[in-house]
Amino acid sequence: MDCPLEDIFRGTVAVMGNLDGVHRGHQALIGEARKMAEIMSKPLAAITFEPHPRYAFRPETENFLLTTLNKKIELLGHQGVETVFLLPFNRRLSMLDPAEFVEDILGNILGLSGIAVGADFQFGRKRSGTAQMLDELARKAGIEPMIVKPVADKGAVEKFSSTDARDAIKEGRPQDTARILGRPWSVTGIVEKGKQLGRTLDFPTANIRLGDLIEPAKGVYAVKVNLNGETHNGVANFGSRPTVDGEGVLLEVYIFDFNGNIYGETLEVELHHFIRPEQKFDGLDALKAQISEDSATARRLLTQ
Ligand SMILES: Cc1cc2nc3c(=O)[nH]c(=O)nc-3n(C[C@H](O)[C@H](O)[C@H](O)COP(=O)(O)O)c2cc1C
Ligand SMILES: Nc1ncnc2c1ncn2[C@@H]1O[C@H](COP(=O)(O)OP(=O)(O)O)[C@@H](O)[C@H]1O
Repeated sequence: MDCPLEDIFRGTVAVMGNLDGVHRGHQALIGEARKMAEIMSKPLAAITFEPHPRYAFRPETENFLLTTLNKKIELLGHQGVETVFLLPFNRRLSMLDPAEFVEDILGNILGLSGIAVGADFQFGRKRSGTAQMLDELARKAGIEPMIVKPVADKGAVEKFSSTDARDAIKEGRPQDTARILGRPWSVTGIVEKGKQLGRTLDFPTANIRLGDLIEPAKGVYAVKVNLNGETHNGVANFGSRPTVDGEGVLLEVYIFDFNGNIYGETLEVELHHFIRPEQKFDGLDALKAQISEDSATARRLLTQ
């Protein structure tokens, strides 16, 4: 579509929220916004906040993010979002009152044509702005509002929620997380060098760090690995490797039927099934025997 540069940024229909995880509830919301954008013949945008407001208010809080910013932007792109407006969530933004936020930011600066939010969206100083207020304020500012009710799984009462997806990750229930997200939860990272012990166990493991992401339950998972556009099956341990006195926590992946030097490469690891909790073994032989068994279990689970 050929249009003046300004029109790419002004006049969009935007979905607004933290959108962490871009889960099935968010996807439904974006779907509604997409329909509105189509009807109005406007580009679809997303407005999100960085850092996540929860980090801004309580910087000491433990990591809880389901998606990094990069992953969120990639997933929004898959949903048809053409432009992402990233609002710096700083003191100034958090102190705006709801009317200022809608008039100045959504109206004057972004020049939105439409705005879609979930019914539980709160905004502005002390979260005093509700979806209902947004509806009224947006109309006044000449922006078409849409408040979308939360959606639930077929037959379920509970709506899709980031909190439930996080609890499932922390408790080692990756399939429950995947049901909420509509895809397996994954971690993307650059392969780092470790103690180079893995190869001596005959199980070389590519190591990646979680960064700001939420920590899954410590233990062993059947995983799928995306590397340079190819998908491989594998088995991974997330934890502190007590058997070898590991330092800090790492996600370590043994990729099946693969041999290659991938230090420095980007790896995406999808958690599919939880196999067992991490343990401290009496020596490397016992650990090696267990990894061998874990690999067989993972192969079976991934080909079912
Ligand atoms: C499938 C799998 C399961 C593992 N389970 C455990 C475990 O239960 N306890 C543990 O201390 N380390 C476990 N490890 C981690 C190993 O200790 C680690 O891969 C090995 O020390 C190699 O470390 P390196 O990558 O620093 O060379 C596991 C690794 C894999 C691949
Ligand atoms: N099948 C495989 N799965 C994972 N990594 C592999 C595999 N084959 C070779 N490698 C390479 O071996 C490295 C891991 O070997 P390892 O001895 O565990 O060393 P490190 O402690 O540095 O992770 C990986 O980063 C990768 O470059």
